[in-house]
Amino acid sequence: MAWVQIRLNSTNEKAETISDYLEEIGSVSVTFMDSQDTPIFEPLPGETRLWGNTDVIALFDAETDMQQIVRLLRQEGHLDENTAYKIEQIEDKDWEREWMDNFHPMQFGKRLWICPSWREVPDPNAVNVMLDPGLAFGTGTHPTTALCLEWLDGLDLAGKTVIDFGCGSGILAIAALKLGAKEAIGIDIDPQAILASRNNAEQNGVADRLKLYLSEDKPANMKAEVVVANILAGPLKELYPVISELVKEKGNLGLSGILATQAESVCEAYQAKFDLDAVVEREEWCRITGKLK
Ligand SMILES: C[S@@+](CC[C@H](N)C(=O)[O-])C[C@H]1O[C@@H](n2cnc3c(N)ncnc32)[C@H](O)[C@@H]1O
Repeated sequence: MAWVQIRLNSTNEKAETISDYLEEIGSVSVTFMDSQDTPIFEPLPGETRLWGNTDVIALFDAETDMQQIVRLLRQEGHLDENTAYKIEQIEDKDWEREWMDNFHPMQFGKRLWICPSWREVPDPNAVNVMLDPGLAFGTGTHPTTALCLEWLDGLDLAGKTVIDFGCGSGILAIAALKLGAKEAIGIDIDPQAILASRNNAEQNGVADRLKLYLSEDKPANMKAEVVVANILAGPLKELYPVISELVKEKGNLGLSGILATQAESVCEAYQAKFDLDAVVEREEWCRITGKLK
């Protein structure tokens, strides 16, 4: 079967609404790509998106009158004269394969690789985390996840407990376990994240060393030598009393999900209790790390 595709440039705030509307008017599949043409796998219901510009790509049956689709998008205010869009005829393809072809093994730091489960690992002697992008955030394609993975790779985790606050797919907790941590604890507000983390941990053979909690069920007085939290700057500041209490004496803290422009305000919130390292930036994002004083 042949298809026709419309690709339009949008913003993180509008992408979801446009996607809903495209499905309403007959699109059989809507996907998002970021500015690097990397598929965005991680949307969570109601979550603020962490990326900047988003391209919305909608697939329609080849018989669809695409000029009518453009008219409807304009009528609804989803397309104006400043919005770039492109319509393309697409030959029959294995869509799933095409999507899978876009997700490649990625290296973080010296030892760590994140590999889609359907690909061969590039280095069997490396620390390989096998991951299938699911509904929960965290494949390593986002700069904030990458910054946290690189930080974990650089730590000596042997025998340590690691808390992954806002675990999403569980990628950071699982990477920590594979990098030598004794145990990891994943916490998230989203039940989907708990499920995804459990599945991914099982796939990586570390489920017996990963405890998972919904935020509301998190035990009191939990502490770890290493705490990593890749959520947004706002919640990181609000959660300062909670997150800082999770870190054991002289323990390490890694924070991301922070725009570079927000680094100063997050540092201000944490510097009373932590000796902070230099902020590391990647694209418009950054990572803040430090040690409990
Ligand atoms: C940006 S994702 C990070 C996922 C993964 N740790 C990574 O680095 O790719 C943020 C995650 O934090 C969770 N989250 C957001 N606010 C939270 C909160 N207040 N408490 C716990 N989890 C939260 C979201 O549900 C989401 O799964």
